[in-house]
Amino acid sequence: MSAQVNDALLPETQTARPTLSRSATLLTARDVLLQAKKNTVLKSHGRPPWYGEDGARISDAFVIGIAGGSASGKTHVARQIVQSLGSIPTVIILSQDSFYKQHTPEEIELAFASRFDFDHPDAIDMPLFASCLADLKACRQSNIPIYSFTEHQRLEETKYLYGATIIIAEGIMALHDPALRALYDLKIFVQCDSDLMLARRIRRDVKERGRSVYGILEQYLRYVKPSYDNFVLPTSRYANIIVPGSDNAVAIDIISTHIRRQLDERATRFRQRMADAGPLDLIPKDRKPDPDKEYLNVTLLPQTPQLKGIFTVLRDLATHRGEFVFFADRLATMLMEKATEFLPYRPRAVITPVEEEYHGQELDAESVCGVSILRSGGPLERGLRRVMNDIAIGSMLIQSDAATGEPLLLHLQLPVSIRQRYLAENTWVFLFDAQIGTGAAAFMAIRVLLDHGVQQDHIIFVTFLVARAGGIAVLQRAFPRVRIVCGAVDNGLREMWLEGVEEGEGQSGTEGRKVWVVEPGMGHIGDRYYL
Ligand SMILES: Nc1ncnc2c1ncn2[C@@H]1O[C@H](COP(=O)(O)OP(=O)(O)O)[C@@H](O)[C@H]1O
Ligand SMILES: O=c1ccn([C@@H]2O[C@H](COP(=O)(O)O)[C@@H](O)[C@H]2O)c(=O)[nH]1
Repeated sequence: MSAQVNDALLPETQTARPTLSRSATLLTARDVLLQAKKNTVLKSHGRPPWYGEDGARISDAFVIGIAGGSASGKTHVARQIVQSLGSIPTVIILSQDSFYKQHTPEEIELAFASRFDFDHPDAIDMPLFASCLADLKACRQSNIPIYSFTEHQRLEETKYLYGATIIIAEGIMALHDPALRALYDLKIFVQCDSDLMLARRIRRDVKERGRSVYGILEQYLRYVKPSYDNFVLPTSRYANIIVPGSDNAVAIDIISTHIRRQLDERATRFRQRMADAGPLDLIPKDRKPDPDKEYLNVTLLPQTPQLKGIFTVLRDLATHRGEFVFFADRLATMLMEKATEFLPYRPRAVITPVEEEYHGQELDAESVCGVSILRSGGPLERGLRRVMNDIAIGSMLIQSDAATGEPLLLHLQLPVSIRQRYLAENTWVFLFDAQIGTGAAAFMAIRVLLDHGVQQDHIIFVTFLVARAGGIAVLQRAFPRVRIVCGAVDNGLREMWLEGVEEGEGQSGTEGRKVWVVEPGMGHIGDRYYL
């Protein structure tokens, strides 16, 4: 069987190959600042839950609008805020530059002769800017345009953005449009002397945008200065805070304190509440799901002696790695065979080699892909590859915060058929994790897919093991149409403290952390499979 859309994983801008990082990149605030390019999701310690136990979003991203004249220091202020936030959650600095309209060859010719007005509000595609910002604020993905200052043109590629807790939208007209202003939680205007702005612009545009001093002055006198006086400066009246264009450390400090306070108010204790949810009669003790119960959307593999034999090997502490991998792969294939039964099929007639008509079935899905929750979801990928060839598989790195045990989204690498909303709406996704304990990672992964527009009943969660006592009940209540296919249901879930490992020769240390283990369970499946 093969997926109907041969859908490759593409990178953030959809032209070059991605590198699939399997480990979290933990950045310091200084690294983040150095990498604080515009239109990139800047991560440090990851994104905590942005939803409640009912699965609904509890908070939008916090959006800041920064306006000011060209070269007043808007980008600089945005980067200083990012740095000042310290151990920041995920941030995007979204630049209005990306939303310059598509230009005709005649307009580009005028632009090269410094005779095109880029400083009029009409030069910017405000509705597109507002709709991309609204998507990001509402925790949905956005594929924003890419603009080339050297070519004065919007490029063919788009840039995929998703998952920021803070969005900083900056641009000369960032406070001009009422639809944009309505999206901001905080409005900033950077006020700077015109002579300083002109000096900075000459220095920057010669160095970074390939311009001549003569051309810069022509454009400045004809368009930039009049537009500043007529359109940009008047928008300062909408600002909550006016920040000076130089020597602005105190203002930045006040702004970041305000943002930090806003984010603290939104903090949750999500995983603990999932762990404490207690068992629900979701899967009856005799492990025979009652088909009459509407909330029950868990499919358990038939508990045959053969399956129990596989689980006995996998649960056995004495099983060595080679054997563990062999049986985990076998179980993954069995689970995937079961999971593919939930895809839609339609009738298909074929002619057999003896020239008889055979009325069979074929897959009736526009697109199918897999997504693993790293690292433990990895072993299930092999099962998927065995039953569907040529299928795109993405990944999500979700790890718990060492101190709080909260799930944190650290990295995303999704197939194209999910990155684009219009495709995601018709895509079926197999989501993989080795086990569902507290259910917090599964919850976050499902929320990410729903944010992208994947339909709940197009998500099939495949897992070796589910803990009856964990968050499965909360998960099913929040997302009743997500199907869960599993090999076994264990009764216990125990909270424990995992001691850290001290740094040794040639080996980096790890911090101690709070974890929840499924009992009797199979141990840490990712470690047993990969180490
Ligand atoms: N507070 C500041 N102190 C010193 N240099 C600054 C400051 N703000 C901006 N600059 C410099 O001015 C130039 C333009 O700043 P930038 O932030 O790119 O402006 P904008 O985004 O408003 O066009 C850059 O070279 C930047 O380094
Ligand atoms: O193709 C283009 C597009 C824009 N400009 C000038 O850029 C500034 C806005 O960018 P800042 O980073 O805020 O300075 C605007 O004043 C336009 O004149 C351009 O020269 N060419």
